[in-house]
Amino acid sequence: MEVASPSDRDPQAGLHPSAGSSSSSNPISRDSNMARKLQNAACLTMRVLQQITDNFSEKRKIGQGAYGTVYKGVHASGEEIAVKLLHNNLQGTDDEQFKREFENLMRLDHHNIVQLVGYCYETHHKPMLHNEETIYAEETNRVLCFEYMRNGSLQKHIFGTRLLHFEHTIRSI
Ligand SMILES: Nc1ncnc2c1ncn2[C@@H]1O[C@H](COP(=O)(O)OP(=O)(O)OP(=O)(O)O)[C@@H](O)[C@H]1O
Repeated sequence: MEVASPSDRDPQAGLHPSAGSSSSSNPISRDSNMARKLQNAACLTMRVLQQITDNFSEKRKIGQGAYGTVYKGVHASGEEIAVKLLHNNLQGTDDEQFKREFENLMRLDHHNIVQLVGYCYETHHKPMLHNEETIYAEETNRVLCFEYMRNGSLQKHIFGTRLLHFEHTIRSI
């Protein structure tokens, strides 16, 4: 599967979402906007993601979605990001899901929509015994990294402890 080429930025130094620019209805400028965002999205290694999430520890877990588990990552610089580790189910389906979510996030450009700041797509081969022979099982890690939202999800505010009036909810969106 092809994803963005790695940025040569030092991932340890932290991430910054690309400067906001409004989407245009012009398909050429939309394409160049997406190309710029693809270049700005940092390619992070699993090693770095493990370091900044305390090895995806339970205490860093901030949420659970249909496609993955979200952890709080803290860079050496103190910058915080949300790290969504996608579930591993079926190779083809997982790749499709990753690609669709990645591309949709790259296309979206709105101040109320959380920005994708980085990603990881890494495949390893793990040696294991099968019928007394060593085989190398393939394991792929797919991760999407977002700006960290300190106040949690909108869902939490709507259905959580605070019950908002309908009008207020619509205004929040
Ligand atoms: N950028 C973020 N900053 C802070 N918390 C987040 C962030 N993204 C997700 N979370 C937390 O993780 C939870 C799960 O998010 P996730 O995106 O995986 O699931 P979802 O919103 O249910 O969408 P889906 O499962 O359809 O992808 C959210 O409800 C929220 O509490």
